[in-house]
Amino acid sequence: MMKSLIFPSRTASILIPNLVFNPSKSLPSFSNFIPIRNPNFIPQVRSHRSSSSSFSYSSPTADENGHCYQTEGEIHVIVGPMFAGKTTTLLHRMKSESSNGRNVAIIKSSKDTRYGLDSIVTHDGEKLPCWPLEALSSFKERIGLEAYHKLEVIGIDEAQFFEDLYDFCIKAADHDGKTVIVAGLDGDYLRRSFGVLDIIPIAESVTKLKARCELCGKPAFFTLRKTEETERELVAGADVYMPVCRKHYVSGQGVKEAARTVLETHKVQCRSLS
Ligand SMILES: Nc1ncnc2c1ncn2[C@@H]1O[C@H](COP(=O)(O)OP(=O)(O)O)[C@@H](O)[C@H]1O
Ligand SMILES: Cc1cn([C@H]2C[C@H](O)[C@@H](COP(=O)(O)O)O2)c(=O)[nH]c1=O
Repeated sequence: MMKSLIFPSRTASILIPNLVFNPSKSLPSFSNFIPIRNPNFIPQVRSHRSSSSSFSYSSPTADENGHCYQTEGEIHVIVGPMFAGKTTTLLHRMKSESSNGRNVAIIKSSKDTRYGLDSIVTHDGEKLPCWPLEALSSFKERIGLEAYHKLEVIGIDEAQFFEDLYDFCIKAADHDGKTVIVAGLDGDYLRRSFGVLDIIPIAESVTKLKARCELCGKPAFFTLRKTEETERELVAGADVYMPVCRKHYVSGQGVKEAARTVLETHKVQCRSLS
């Protein structure tokens, strides 16, 4: 049974201090959603492994304020190009963790405004409520200390946009005993590291997903930007990006570069004529 999904409230239905629930219309697929009602709730000690994943967790420990937290955290990383199913995988893992009775919350970058701010949404339209944040460092304060201590699993989507990803993950897993599941792009449109790779040395598992090349249907590991914009961060979907295989990445970039050279030459010629 899904126990507790901690997420920001739209209608401010606060059931316990610092633990905000909104069991509202935004969770249509959660027929067995049960909010926490006991203000003294303490996460149970579990010794089993969840059936759908290899995540394990250990006994919680109480700090000097009586807060309970796990001693051993974990970090799991899901990477791949756009349209590879990163958000879908994260969403399914979070649902599964929640169904296994763990307290979960999802964070996404507030830079990604594509489908509204308060949900993570897959390219297929599946969604779950989330905390949209500019920086991960604000999470504890936003969710409240008590709720943070009760949290067992933290999902992070669009992780490439968080500059403090490494600091947050290492603290959450090493010190606070959280299981952190991180989904994001490993590479940008130029196939340069996009920040998520920084946390691989501190992760227990890394899953690289693939999409389908839009040009030939083969496995796609890269994201081609179809437009001429050159800034690294450019929030957009299929209008601007497509997943491609190596061959079509190289030819696609080649076409773009050739077009740019032609345009530049044309501009210079026009300027020298005027
Ligand atoms: N070229 C493609 N290859 C694979 N999936 C695609 C493609 N184009 C659209 N999709 C859809 O995108 C879904 C994955 O969406 P999502 O989980 O949001 O991916 P990501 O978070 O990696 O961008 C797939 O289930 C599929 O229906
Ligand atoms: C390649 C690339 C992507 N982005 C942006 C585009 C989207 O808003 C997100 C990725 O979303 P998804 O969930 O993986 O589909 O990142 C970018 O800003 N810069 C890039 O180079």
